[in-house]
This record gives sequence, structure tokens and C-alpha cells, in this order.
Amino acid sequence: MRKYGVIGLGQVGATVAYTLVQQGTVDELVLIDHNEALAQAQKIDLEDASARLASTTKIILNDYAALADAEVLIVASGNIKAIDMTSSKGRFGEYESNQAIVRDIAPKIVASGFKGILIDIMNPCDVMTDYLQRLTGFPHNRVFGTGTFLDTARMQKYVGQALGTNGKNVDGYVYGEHGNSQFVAWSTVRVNGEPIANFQAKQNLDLNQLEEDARQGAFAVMAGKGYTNFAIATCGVRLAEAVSADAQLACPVSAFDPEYGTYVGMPAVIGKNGIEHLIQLDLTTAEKASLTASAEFIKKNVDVLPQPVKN
Ligand SMILES: NC(=O)c1ccc[n+]([C@@H]2O[C@H](COP(=O)([O-])OP(=O)(O)OC[C@H]3O[C@@H](n4cnc5c(N)ncnc54)[C@H](O)[C@@H]3O)[C@@H](O)[C@H]2O)c1
Repeated sequence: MRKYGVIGLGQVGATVAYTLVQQGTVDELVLIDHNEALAQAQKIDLEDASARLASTTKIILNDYAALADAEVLIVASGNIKAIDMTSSKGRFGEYESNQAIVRDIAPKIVASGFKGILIDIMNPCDVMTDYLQRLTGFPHNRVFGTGTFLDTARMQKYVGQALGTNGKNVDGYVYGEHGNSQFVAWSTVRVNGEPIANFQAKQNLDLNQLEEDARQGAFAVMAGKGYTNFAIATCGVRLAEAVSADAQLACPVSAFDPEYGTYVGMPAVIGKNGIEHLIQLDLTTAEKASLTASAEFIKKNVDVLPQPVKN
């Protein structure tokens, strides 16, 4: 029996839930949202699809206790309307609302007896992932965030478009914060196996512009619909499935790095234990400095939050 939970049933959580039900990924799905009417509506809508689907998913609503034997919990709560696209605060528009959400949900998750892997999507992603780990007290490997998994997908798309190839043929990683201080570690990027530097010389690639396109990718979507959902839900589900399948999938996520004492976007291997291990690549001096600066920015914003009381 495969069972996941999703907290937050707005645009992102609903799309995660729909994907899981539509694919038949899980037998049971625990859906939680403090907006009772919305939660009920999402459940009914998903159940209405049931007769047309090959698989059947049992939906359990607003019952934290049901998380006790869930394999994966995806946190997609938040308040997307708090992000003002014209403000330089970016995803930190949700900093106040979402730290309060962490303080609300973390004790409930712990009390449920949840023993699985917690994947945070909620923004600002690295800060909230770190805060969720601190307030749940779960081991670092059992808590991680989607981090730069989506930003890396955007980078792959833009580089692929610039070079007339499928983004799937682009390897490499966006590191750092899922936010303004992220950067593309170009030393890691290869296209059809060739280092990006080879194409840069031949085809006059503007790497700064490609990096900025990836960084601003969310806002290109939000400008039209006020939220993003398909790509991030795809990322969240892919990571959850990597846990279930013990896939040992190498991908960039927001993982705890003891060197920085916080969560930050970097490549890691995902398996049944969540973060199996970090992938330490030989970054250039400039890339290493950018990662340090990004991690320090994240840690500073977690350290000032109310911390768990030590017994
Ligand atoms: N990491 C990424 O790459 C990425 C991408 C897209 C969105 N996001 C983030 O995901 C989050 C969700 O986005 P959205 O567009 O679905 O937002 P939304 O505002 O549409 O939905 C958030 C949902 O969370 C629920 N909620 C709020 N507080 C709660 C609580 N204490 N307990 C249970 N439920 C609670 C709300 O009722 C709402 O239904 C946001 O923080 C958003 O910024 C992250």
C-alpha cells in the first residue's frame, strides 16, 4: 500500500494531488488544508474523476493522524497572493505568512507520528525547508526542498532553446537559493556531453542572459496567471517517486549542507532515505563564493526566526 500526504491544496498542492491521482501513483492520499471548504471541493473534484481513471485513490481529508504511515509528505501550503511581482522581495513576500504556517503544521506533523520523507515546496523554499526541519526535529536526510530542481529545469529549457536542442540534452545544475541569489554553475553544464564553454565560443551564447531567464522564469508565468503550478508539481511528484522507487536519482534540491549549517540548492542523490548523500562537485572559485553567499543569506533568514525550545 502506497500512501502520500499533501499539505496545502491551493494551485500547487491541488496540481500535485491531481497528478498523483491521475497517474495512480498512490493507493491513499491524505489531503490537508485549513480552508475546509476548499479541501472538500478538491476531494470531491478528484473523486469525480475516479470512474474514468484506470486506478483508484482513496482520499483522506484533513486528518493529520493518517500521516502516521505515509511514505512521503509534500508541503505546498502558503499564501501566493503575498508575493508582489513588482517588489524586489520576490519570494520573501511570503516570509511572514509561511513561517507562521511552519509553526502551525510542524507540531501537528510530529504528533501524527509521520516517519516518512518530507518534501517542502513552500517559499521561500530553502528558508522554510530549514525551518521545517528545525521545528520537526526530523533528521536532515528526511527533510528536503524542491530548491533549484525547477530552476535547473528552466535553465535546461533556455539553453536547449538557444542551441536548438531538447532541454533534456542539457546537464548541469543551478545552485543556491530558490530565489534571487541562485546561480547557474556553468562549469557543470554540458550539452549532448560537450561542455557549455565549447558552444559559448562557437555560437556566441549570452550566459548571463540565460542565467537571468532561468532566475526570472517563475515571474514570466506569474505575470500571466498569478501563480505557477504545472512545472513545480511535476518536480515535487518526481522527487516523491524517486523516494518511493529508491531511485538514487541525482538532482539539485534544497539539501542540508553541514558546511553551511543550512539548506541550500545543490545536487544530491535521492532515494528511500530522502537525501542519500550530497554530490560535491569541483566548482570554480567564483561559483564556490556565490554558493557560500547564497547559503549565508538563507541561514541568516532562518536563524532570526523563533527557534524550537530545547528540553
Ligand atoms: N519551490 C518552488 O519552486 C515553488 C513553485 C511554485 C510555488 N511555490 C510555493 O508553493 C506554495 C503554494 O503555492 P500556491 O500557488 O498553491 O499557493 P496558494 O496560496 O494558492 O495555496 C496555499 C494553500 O495553503 C493553505 N494553507 C495556508 N496555511 C495553511 C495551514 N496552516 N495549514 C494548512 N493549509 C494551509 C491555504 O488555505 C491554500 O489553500 C507557495 O508558498 C508558493 O510560493 C514554490
